[in-house]
Amino acid sequence: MRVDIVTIFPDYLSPLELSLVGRARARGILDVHLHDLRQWADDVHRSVDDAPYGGGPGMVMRPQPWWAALTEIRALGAADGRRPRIVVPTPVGRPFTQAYAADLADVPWLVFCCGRYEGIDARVIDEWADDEISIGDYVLAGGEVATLVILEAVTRLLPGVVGNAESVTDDSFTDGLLEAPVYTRPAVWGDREVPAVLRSGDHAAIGRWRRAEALRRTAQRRPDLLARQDQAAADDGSGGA
Ligand SMILES: Nc1cc(-c2ccc3ccn(Cc4ccc(CN5CCCCC5)cc4)c3c2)n[nH]1
Repeated sequence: MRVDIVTIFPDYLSPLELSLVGRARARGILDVHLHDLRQWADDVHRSVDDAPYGGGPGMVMRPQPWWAALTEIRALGAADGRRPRIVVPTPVGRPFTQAYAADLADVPWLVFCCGRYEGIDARVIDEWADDEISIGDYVLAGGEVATLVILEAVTRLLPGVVGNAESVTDDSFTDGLLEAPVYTRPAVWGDREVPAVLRSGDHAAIGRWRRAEALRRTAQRRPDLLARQDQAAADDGSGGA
């Protein structure tokens, strides 16, 4: 997978050299290219923002640098007929979910546009954005952190990135429920003991316990996910969750 990221703060993306994404890059699974938007700004001051039409707080990112940047980046794939899927993180986007991550993990070339200020001129979004994605109902200061979040969730789904493939298939949210609690040694820590069933070796009982815990936890913390489960079950005629 090739990933291009356009930002006025390239250093904000340095975590992509570390850990899971860093290893995926070192192994050639991911090919990441950072671009400083300012290199495309057409004025001597390299300005990327201007006052919003209609008034309002803050500044808006000008269309010219984005248009030039995206035109040049898109042209990189023209020779072999490849077109990038252009992703714009934004508070007003579609919610990012595990299913969305799985969808993006199948895309060979992603381009992330990291906005700042109060956002990017709408004409750029209208013309270029294939996906406008929100990572949650809160307002960040720009798109860089959202890009890191999206890229981490997508990268861990790429074949060969996570050692134990099973740990990404039975993720939370993959079966629609939150995961059961996890434990490791020692069996007793202070006055807390690992649930005996997990040390019983009875895999059927362990499976039942984990399912029960996942249902209990989901009902407690995310009843909305249960409602979705029940609706899905109703739709395909099987019993409830
Ligand atoms: N999930 C999520 C993604 C982001 C995100 C992503 C990208 C950018 C680019 C800039 N910001 C900061 C920002 C954006 C919007 C406003 C609202 N403002 C109100 C008045 C009229 C104009 C718009 C305020 C500040 C970003 C924020 N935050 N949260």
